[in-house]
Amino acid sequence: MSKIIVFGASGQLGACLKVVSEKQNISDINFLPEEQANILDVAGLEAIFKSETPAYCINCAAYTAVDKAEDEVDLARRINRDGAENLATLCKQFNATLIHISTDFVFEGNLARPLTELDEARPINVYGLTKLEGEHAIESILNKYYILRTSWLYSEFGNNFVKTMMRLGAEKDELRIIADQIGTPTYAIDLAHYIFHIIENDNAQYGLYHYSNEGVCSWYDFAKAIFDIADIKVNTLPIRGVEYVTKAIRPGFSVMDKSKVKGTFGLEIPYWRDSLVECVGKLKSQN
Ligand SMILES: NC(=O)C1=CN([C@@H]2O[C@H](COP(=O)(O)OP(=O)(O)OC[C@H]3O[C@@H](n4cnc5c(N)ncnc54)[C@H](OP(=O)(O)O)[C@@H]3O)[C@@H](O)[C@H]2O)C=CC1
Ligand SMILES: Cc1cn([C@H]2C[C@H](O)[C@@H](COP(=O)(O)OP(=O)(O)O[C@H]3O[C@@H](C)C(=O)[C@@H](O)[C@H]3O)O2)c(=O)[nH]c1=O
Repeated sequence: MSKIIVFGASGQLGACLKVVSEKQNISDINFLPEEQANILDVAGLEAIFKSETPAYCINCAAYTAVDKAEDEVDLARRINRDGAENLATLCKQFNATLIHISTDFVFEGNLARPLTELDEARPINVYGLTKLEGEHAIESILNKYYILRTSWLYSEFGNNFVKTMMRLGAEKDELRIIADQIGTPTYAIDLAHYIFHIIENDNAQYGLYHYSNEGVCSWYDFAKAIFDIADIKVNTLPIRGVEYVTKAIRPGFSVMDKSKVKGTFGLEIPYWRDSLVECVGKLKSQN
C-alpha cells in the first residue's frame, strides 16, 4: 500500500485505523495526532507534506461536540471547514488523494427513506452545517477525494453512545432514551476496514459516498441492544426527542442509502447488531 498519513490520529476513528492497520500489516502509514499536525497550521502541514509526500491523507480530525458547537460556532467552523480546506489545498499541491469523513447530521432528517448522495443536505445544527461546509470546500478545490459520510460511530475508543450507555446503565436504575430519532450505528472498526479497502481498490471513482453499518434503529433500540448484549439490567423508557432537551437539534431520520459505495467498492457491510456484539465483547473483556 502506498504511503498514508492519518490526521486527527488520537480520536476514535484514528485509533481504529491504527488497530486495523496493525492487524493488516500495513506499514507505510503515519499516524499524526493534533500535537504533531494541527490541521489549522498551514505552514506546519506544508512541511509535513514536503517531507512525507503521501499518496493518501485520511482526515479524522474534526470538532465533534454536537451540543457545544452551538456555542462555539467559530471554532467548529475553523476545524470542520477551514481544516478540511487546508488539507484539500495541500493534497492538490502534492497530488495526494484525500479521504475525508463527514456525517449523517448534514441532513435535516424529515424524509422517511434511506438518503442518497444526491439528496439535498440541509443541516439543522452547527456541527452538521460546518461539516457540510467542509465537504463543499473539498469539492471546490480537489478532484482526487473520497468523502465518506457515516453515522452514529462507536467503538472501544474515545467517547461514544455505547460507552456512555454502559456507564449510565451500571450507575442508574432508569434511563430515558429517544425513540423517534432513527439512524444506523456504525462500528468505527468496520469503517476503518472499509477505508483501507477503498485505498487498496482505488479505481479513481472519486466523490461523495455514504457508509454506515447495515440496518436501521432508534437510539432507544440501540440502547436496548447494548443492555441486552452487555447483560446490564436497567429500566429503559422510550421517549420523544422533544422530551429530552439538548442545545443542538438532531435529525429525526438519517438512515443512509449505501448502494453507491457497495456498487463501487463491493465488500460486504456488517449488520449493526453483529458489530455491536463484537464491540461490547471487547469492552467487557477490558473490565
Ligand atoms: N463520532 C461520531 O459519532 C461520528 C463522527 N463522524 C465524523 O467522523 C470523523 C471521526 O470522528 P471521531 O473519531 O469519532 O471523532 P473524535 O472527536 O474522537 O476525534 C477527532 C479528533 O480530531 C482532533 N482534532 C480536533 N481539532 C484538531 C486540529 N485542529 N488538528 C488536528 N486534530 C484535531 C481531536 O483532538 P482533541 O480530542 O484533542 O480535540 C480528536 O482527536 C469526524 O470527521 C467526525 O465528524 C461522522 C459521523 C458520526
Ligand atoms: C445520554 C442520553 C442520550 N440520549 C440521546 C441524545 C441524542 O439524541 C442521542 C445520541 O446522543 P449522543 O450525544 O451520544 O450522540 P451525538 O453526539 O448526538 O451523536 C452524533 O455525533 C456526531 C459527531 C455525529 O456525526 C452523528 O452521526 C452522531 O453520532 O441519544 C437519550 O435519549 N438519553 C440519554 O440518556
